[in-house]
Amino acid sequence: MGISTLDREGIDRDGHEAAAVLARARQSVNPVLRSAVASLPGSMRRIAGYHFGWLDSDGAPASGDSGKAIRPALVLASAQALGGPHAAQGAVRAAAAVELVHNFTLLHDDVIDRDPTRRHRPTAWSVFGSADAILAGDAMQALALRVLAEDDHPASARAAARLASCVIELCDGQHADCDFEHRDDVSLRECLAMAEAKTGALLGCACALGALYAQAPPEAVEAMDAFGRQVGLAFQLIDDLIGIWGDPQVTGKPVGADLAARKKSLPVVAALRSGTPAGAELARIYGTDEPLTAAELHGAAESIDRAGGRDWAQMQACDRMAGAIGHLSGAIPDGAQAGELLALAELVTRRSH
Ligand SMILES: CC(C)=CCC/C(C)=C/CC/C(C)=C/COP(=O)(O)OP(=O)(O)O
Repeated sequence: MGISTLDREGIDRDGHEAAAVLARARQSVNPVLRSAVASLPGSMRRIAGYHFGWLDSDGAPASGDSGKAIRPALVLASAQALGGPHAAQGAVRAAAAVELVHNFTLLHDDVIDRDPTRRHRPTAWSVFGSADAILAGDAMQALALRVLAEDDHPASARAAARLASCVIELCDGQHADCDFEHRDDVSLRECLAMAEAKTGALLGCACALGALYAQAPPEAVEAMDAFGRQVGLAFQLIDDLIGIWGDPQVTGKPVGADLAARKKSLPVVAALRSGTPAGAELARIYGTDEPLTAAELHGAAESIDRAGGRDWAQMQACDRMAGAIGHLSGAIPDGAQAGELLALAELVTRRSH
């Protein structure tokens, strides 16, 4: 199924279970997120509240899009699969910590990329300024570690160490992403490694934290990390496709922003490396210095498609998902326990936003 055939929620008719899993995760972590953000000084509380959609730009209560909650859902579903409902209930603070880290990276990423829109509204930096958006992101990262430090679960210290290592990997991935903008020799291998570090690491960490909170053996924790990383790579591949061909009404972001910034996303690098005339045309468009016109952006997207970058990314996402399921069956031999995780993984490849 192509990503364009989904409904507004990004859920196809088989995706109801994933929608319910996400909704439950949101409901579980929201009180922890809200109380963590409420503890911030006013200046940062306002920006974090705006970023989460709880406040409008004047600080009045709002009910905006807070995000899909995929990562906290992965924490809770992993804990549930390996340790049952009690383990999932005990992992709520870990799930909130992962969501705080995710949102810290979004705040910083928007500043770095100068993106004007996220979740259907102006980005925090464009409303409050870059310095305050960076500081609010820093505060959110600290909140994540405090939420874990204040948790009296026996796994919380190991979870905090793992999350801290993950943040370092995210920074390395983001560095590579920025660096690639200035290079024209980026290989597909490098690009996949960048995507695994920038995106896969946090989904892997989410699953590993769920396993830690379920007191699972070390091999199962690592298998869950590997599962989440592969799901994360598929997630990034689909994200790159949505960034080029998605519907801005659904994504809440302007379409073509990555192309306008000449980002070396996965379908772009696949096209540039294809050795086809369309790939050469894309290289010509990317090689110009001037801002790209709407016609050039359209031409770049067509070149990626003709050079095979779109099909390659879709096939890679399917391959990564198959790899993910292999890791999952290593960690959770009883398939009946893995239903929620499989539903979430499936949603990742079928989503439209
Ligand atoms: C250190 C640093 C700045 C790292 C940057 C890492 C980064 C922003 C990677 C991109 C990951 C990604 C596709 C986010 C969208 O998630 P989503 O679609 O789940 O977002 P949602 O919460 O809005 O649903």
